[in-house]
Amino acid sequence: MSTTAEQLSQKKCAPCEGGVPPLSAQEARDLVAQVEGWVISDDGKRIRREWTAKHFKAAMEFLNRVAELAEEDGHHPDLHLSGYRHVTIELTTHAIGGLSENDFILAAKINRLPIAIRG
Ligand SMILES: C[C@H](O)[C@H](O)[C@H]1CNC2=NC(N)=NC(=O)C2=N1
Repeated sequence: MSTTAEQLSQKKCAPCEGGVPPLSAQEARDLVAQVEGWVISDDGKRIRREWTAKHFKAAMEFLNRVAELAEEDGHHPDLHLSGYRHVTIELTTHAIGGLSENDFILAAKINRLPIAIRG
């Protein structure tokens, strides 16, 4: 049985400096099903989720919380803010050029953060 979002969010990202293969497409599909709102990119190398925050400050507060999480876990997302309150987060494991469990661990933790969404 696949790791649940709850289990993912309890894990800590393992240091990754390469030398291991990315997850298979099937493994990635099983894990993405556990992290609500995230989708796998067409090339299968990253996952992405988008939010529209209530306003700029809410978007920035959310991004800062994500940055803290990333530093705590030593795994770093690509963060995008456009249209002043539209947040897109992409996760990939740069060291292996594809997805690792770290990406799903961080996605599960990001999903637990509060964000004031457009009402
Ligand atoms: C040792 C440490 O885990 C690595 O340098 C980390 C840092 N943060 C990282 N973040 C991401 N997204 N991919 C990486 O390969 C990566 N490598």
